[in-house]
Amino acid sequence: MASRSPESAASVAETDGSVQIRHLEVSDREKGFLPLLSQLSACPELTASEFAACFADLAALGDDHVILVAEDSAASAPERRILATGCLFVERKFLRGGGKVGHVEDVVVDAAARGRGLGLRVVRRLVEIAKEVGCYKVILDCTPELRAYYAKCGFVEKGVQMAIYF
Ligand SMILES: CC(=O)SCCNC(=O)CCNC(=O)[C@H](O)C(C)(C)COP(=O)(O)OP(=O)(O)OC[C@H]1O[C@@H](n2cnc3c(N)ncnc32)[C@H](O)[C@@H]1OP(=O)(O)O
Repeated sequence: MASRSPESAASVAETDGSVQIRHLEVSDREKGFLPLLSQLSACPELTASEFAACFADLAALGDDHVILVAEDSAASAPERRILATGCLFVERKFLRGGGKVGHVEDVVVDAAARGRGLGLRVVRRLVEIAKEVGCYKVILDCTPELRAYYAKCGFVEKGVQMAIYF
């Protein structure tokens, strides 16, 4: 399973108050990571081995695929839960001399922990990482209701989102 070097641009964890923002770990399956994601979209449970296989596939992408989580680090170890998450996918291009574009995806804060600034912290950290790894821009898709939230995170509206779902 791939691991990140301490020098990795995307390796820095930060703790502010009772919540630590850090990289997803394979043990986060036991801390409610999948039920948290299911507050965003369909996310059926995975067995521990299915989760580990998926984790390994994504970890192999290194700094090109970063999943951050916010953990309630003030709780005693067995009680710790994942309160928020967000993902940065780095797309590599021929354009702009081999440029990189960051895509922010799968941002969700547990319903009971919303309104405490966690969403802002996770997205701002993802944006910092995008800059650190050399992206020339970072983009995301969201519903019109989330315009104000992402504006608070520093994003400006640009273009039109289009999709084909399978
Ligand atoms: C690219 C994607 O993944 S899009 C999918 C986004 N995720 C979802 O829609 C899942 C359901 N929603 C959530 O998980 C959360 O409500 C989130 C992620 C949208 C916001 O997380 P929170 O932790 O509650 O937001 P946070 O407390 O950091 O708010 C930051 C600022 O944005 C504002 N804000 C938060 N949510 C909203 C909203 N829905 N509409 C308008 N403003 C908002 C807050 O008022 C706050 O402003 P302030 O600093 O002036 O007080």
